[in-house]
Amino acid sequence: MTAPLLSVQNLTVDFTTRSGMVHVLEDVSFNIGAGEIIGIIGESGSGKSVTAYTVMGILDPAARIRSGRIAFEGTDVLQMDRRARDNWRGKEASIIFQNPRTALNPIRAVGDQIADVIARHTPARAAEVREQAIAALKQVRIPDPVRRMAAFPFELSGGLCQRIGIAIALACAPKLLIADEPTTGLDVTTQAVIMDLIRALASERGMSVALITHDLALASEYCDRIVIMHAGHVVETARTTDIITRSRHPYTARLLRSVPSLVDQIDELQAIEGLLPDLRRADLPPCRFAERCDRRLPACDAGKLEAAPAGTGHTVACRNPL
Ligand SMILES: Nc1ncnc2c1ncn2[C@@H]1O[C@H](COP(=O)(O)OP(=O)(O)OP(=O)(O)O)[C@@H](O)[C@H]1O
Repeated sequence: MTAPLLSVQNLTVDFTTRSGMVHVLEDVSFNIGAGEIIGIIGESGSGKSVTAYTVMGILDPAARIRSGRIAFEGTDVLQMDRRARDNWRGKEASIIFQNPRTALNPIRAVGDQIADVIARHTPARAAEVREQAIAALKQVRIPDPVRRMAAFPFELSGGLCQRIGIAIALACAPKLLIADEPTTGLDVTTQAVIMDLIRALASERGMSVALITHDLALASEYCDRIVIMHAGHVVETARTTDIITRSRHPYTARLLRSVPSLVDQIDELQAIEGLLPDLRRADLPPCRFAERCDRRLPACDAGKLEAAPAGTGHTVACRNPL
């Protein structure tokens, strides 16, 4: 088996807040292979964005990385000095954000925003930088790219702004793209256009993608593998077909039952009951899903919970799996 492009191992992250310590991520582990598209799925508050920001090195200053390793092509990015990490970000790994309009600088022409990234990471001269920025706009299929170079974000639709976000992220041909809810807030047709574009660019460049979303239906359409997160834990990881057809974790099964396009009959559709536990609690149980789970056993509360193999490329962190 070839080494993964990105390997996140036992990542534990807390936040210090005025109301106490928030235990956001605990022992989060997953891999992304070269050219692979993975989905990181979970309800709001499950720690998807904090995971992404930790990988990118853009965490809020209130965060503390307690332990873990993030290896990119074998090098632990958490051990890089600030300059090396700044060079790595944007060149080797990039991120696009949920709200393209707020992610862009509102008072700078979009062409200049793309050019800034190219100038930061390559030795190209000004004229070459402009040519590369136009090429980046063409690559994300922006009509009339030379004219669009001078446009400001407010002059563009949400879909076009997200394409600009993708052009900025991909300007230096990174090996990894993290797409954090890239289609939230866009209409359904534009969502499909953006996701098709990300998939096509990933395939053209052999680029890996981590798609962060709460939308399991979207992930099942675009991802090779899926990582399910609940309250800062990775609870199940498997190939997409295995998640959809033979999920083992009760939380994954609940997520599947809450997606209209993934249930056979409409009367099987169910909302996910209960709330995520308060992550400020000092007595968080080993399984953070236990208090919402109808398969809970006394063993669920005993000792640290580890992910166990559940088939080829399939792991589950549950003492009473399906
Ligand atoms: N700066 C911060 N200070 C304190 N807690 C934080 C901070 N940022 C995030 N958190 C907490 O971390 C937890 C995970 O948040 P995160 O944004 O990663 O969730 P998410 O799964 O990405 O949700 P969403 O889909 O809503 O973006 C939440 O409980 C959140 O309140």
